[in-house]
Amino acid sequence: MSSSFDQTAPLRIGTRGSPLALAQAHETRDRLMAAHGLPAAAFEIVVIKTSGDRILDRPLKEVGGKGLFTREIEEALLDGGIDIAVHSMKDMPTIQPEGLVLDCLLPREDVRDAFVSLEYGSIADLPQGAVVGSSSLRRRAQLLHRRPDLQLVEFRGNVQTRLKKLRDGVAVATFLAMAGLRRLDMAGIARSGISPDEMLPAVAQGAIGVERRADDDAVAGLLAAIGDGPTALRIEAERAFLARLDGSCQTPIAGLAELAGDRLILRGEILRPDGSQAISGRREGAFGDGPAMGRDLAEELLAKAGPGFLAGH
Ligand SMILES: NCc1[nH]cc(CCC(=O)O)c1CC(=O)O
Repeated sequence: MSSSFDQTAPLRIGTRGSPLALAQAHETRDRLMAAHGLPAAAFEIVVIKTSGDRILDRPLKEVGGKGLFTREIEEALLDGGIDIAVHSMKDMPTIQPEGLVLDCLLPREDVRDAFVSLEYGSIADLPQGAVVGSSSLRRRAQLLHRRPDLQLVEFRGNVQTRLKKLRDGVAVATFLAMAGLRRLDMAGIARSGISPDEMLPAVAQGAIGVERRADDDAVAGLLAAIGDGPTALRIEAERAFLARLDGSCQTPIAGLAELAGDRLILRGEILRPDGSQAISGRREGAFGDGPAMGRDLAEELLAKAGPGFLAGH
């Protein structure tokens, strides 16, 4: 057994410093405290600035891949500067660096996207040609697929910044993950939750993952008590789907796995960024079939799409 956690020093929880990241780190700490009867003093929350946090002026898709928000945190984990790292699974690459494991999933929050607007109640209420703010390739493509008349503008920043942009009239509506709003105790700003039938969420939306060193058996034992089995099955299927699509920031991809009785149901969708085409599919299987279902569904969509679709040609 190899561990830097010896129960005499606090367990160091690495996280980004955004309000949502901090809420997720606190949720992880609270669950560990409850599961093991530990006091808050047994934990230390260590805020780590990532390259993604430094880049605020450009759309993320111009800057580069998903690792932007995780690289520095994973380096700290490998270096032993922290003992666990808490992440939004939606932002995580499908492959972890050698020596790290990301298999502890907390019980999933609401998976839906939230429709946020000061004037309108839902997408259907938006007038012809309305301006909507979103920097998410997936949300932009899904919206344009359904409503080609709408205009999209880039929208980044935290919830307060986005609300100010709505008040300033930069756009009349925007989208946020319902999970993030709930974790920030701000679900009240959502005018409606958008059904996954209408807007299939991002792979792993609403899921928090806790990463650790592969050889840290003491930490693995601690985390085993807070991992949620059903969430892990769902995320495994969704991320297998994403991995097979080689999901890059350039490709709008949506995927959602749900459990119904003893069945695992996976839905997936890929779109052209301008919304001119959407290809979707569904797989159903036993709980253990998630990874195979994810790969199969991705292959089906790729075959339907034909060469060039994912490259945007
Ligand atoms: N890409 C940013 C990001 N990563 C995770 C969340 C929200 C929480 C979640 O989806 O789990 C968000 C913001 C958003 O999409 O509104």
